[in-house]
Amino acid sequence: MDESYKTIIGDKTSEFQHMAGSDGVQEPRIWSSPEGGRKIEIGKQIFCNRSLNMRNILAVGFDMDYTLAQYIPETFESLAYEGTIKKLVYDLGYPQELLGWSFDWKYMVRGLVLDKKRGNILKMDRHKYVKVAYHGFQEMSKEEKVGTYGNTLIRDSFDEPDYALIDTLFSLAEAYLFAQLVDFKDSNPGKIPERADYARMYKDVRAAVDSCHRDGTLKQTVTKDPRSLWDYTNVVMDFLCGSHVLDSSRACNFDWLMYFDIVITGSAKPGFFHEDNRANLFEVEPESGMLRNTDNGTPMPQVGNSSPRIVLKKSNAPCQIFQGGSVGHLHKLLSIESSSQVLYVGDHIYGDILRSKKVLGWRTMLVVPELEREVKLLWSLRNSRKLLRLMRNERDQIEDQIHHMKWFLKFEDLNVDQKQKTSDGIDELESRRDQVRTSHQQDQRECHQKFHKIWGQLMKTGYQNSRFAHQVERFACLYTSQVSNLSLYSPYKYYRPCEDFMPHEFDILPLLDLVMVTLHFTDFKLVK
Ligand SMILES: Nc1nc2c(ncn2[C@@H]2O[C@H](COP(=O)(O)O)[C@@H](O)[C@H]2O)c(=O)[nH]1
Ligand SMILES: [Mg+2]
Repeated sequence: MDESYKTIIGDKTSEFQHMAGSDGVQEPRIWSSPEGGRKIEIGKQIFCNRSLNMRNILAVGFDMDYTLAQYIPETFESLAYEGTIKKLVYDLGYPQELLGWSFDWKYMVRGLVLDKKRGNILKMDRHKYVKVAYHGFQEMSKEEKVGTYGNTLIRDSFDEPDYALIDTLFSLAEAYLFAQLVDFKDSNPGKIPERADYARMYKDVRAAVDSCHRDGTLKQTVTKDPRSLWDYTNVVMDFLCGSHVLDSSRACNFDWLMYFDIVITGSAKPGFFHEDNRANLFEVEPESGMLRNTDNGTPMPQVGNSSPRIVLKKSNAPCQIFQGGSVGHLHKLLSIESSSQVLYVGDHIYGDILRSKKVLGWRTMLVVPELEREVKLLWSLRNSRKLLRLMRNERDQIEDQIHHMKWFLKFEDLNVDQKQKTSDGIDELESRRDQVRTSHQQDQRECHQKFHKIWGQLMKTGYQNSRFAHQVERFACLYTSQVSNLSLYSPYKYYRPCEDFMPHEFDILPLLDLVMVTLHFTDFKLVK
């Protein structure tokens, strides 16, 4: 097998769960180990939006791609990018020069929105106000931005079909390619296939990406010639759980199955979450990948073989492997009575989290790999953030003073000297306000650029939560940077959210005091 395949999936699980012991030997670092149960570094913490008591959870489900298996975007998404370009050129008549293009995998981020018709890429806040906008790779001026998206009377929903949401890491390549095509079309109008407006170009890119996922362009590069979805899952999970070899021709021992009660491949989420969607559920025969019919999960005897091969779940029952089906089958197989007994861990805010939460009421945990860097950076920039807040307050105060003095000048009966003095005072304040405003804007921009040179902080847009953060807050009960962070907490942990704050509460109960109190309480030592 080609060695380069090994770099497609990051081995984050083992990187996280192991740390060198005093004798240099790698010890597992999990909650129950002697090194576990201690202070968890900020990038690995699990954050809670909604109370969740793990004692009430009967089943924990894990999505695989980008949840258990962290593909490395610079390699994996580059494959999607290159495969898509080939399809655009060879199947859809786009010019050959696209073949020379390259992909900057760091340019696009999750949470962006593509305006398909106008060829724009947008970042918006939780109120859906567009705060950062690019046409292709060209930053839009404030006037253009406000002119296009600023009409508060016609509130756009910024959803399909006119907009596309970049809400999974799988979409980074298509967003980048769309921006490249927009720039290309603008400077080479005759070179793009006839009648291909921006929206048509997006449609072509989407269809080509989709086809890369369907026809094996991507999966065949991760593991040579996977024979089925099960085969692919098996190779990836075998790699993650110990073998570290991505090879479908290798004889697997299926050891990884011992960690699971049920495995479902080809579930076709989010359709899977609709209980009424009674898609057929097939049992998968692990060695051959052969599918057998089931009656709602109960194996149907094969012709010429009266004894069913698998048994319904009971304690110590072996893992059952299925393909297809829907949530109704799963609940039945796991004897789930209430959907709040299921915690589902996934990376896709829409396909994994929003649908399972809204449609079913499952408890949810979102994996956001970008979060680790974001919170560490946030911590290192905490003093700059405080300064920014002070500058903003100063700007507010100066503006209030200016309003006050202008009012005074207009409505008070002043003599010439008083008028002159007040006018001079206003001029002085206005010049101070301009200084503070300029440096505030500049410092704020610099602070955001430390997170990402174009799009800033993932979870913020200016002072507001980003649209992505807003969705995380609404639909993910828990969120964290990696699934393996669960091993750093007790399996019976009662996750509790922090207190909500409304603007009127901030000055009464300043956050700074809260930090002091928190530190005070966490500083005590456990005495054995
Ligand atoms: N047909 C398409 N498949 C896609 C696309 N983007 C991702 N994918 C595939 O979905 C699953 C995601 O799996 P999960 O385990 O995270 O639920 C994976 O097989 C991808 O290849 C797409 O645009 N079209
Ligand atoms: Mg996924």
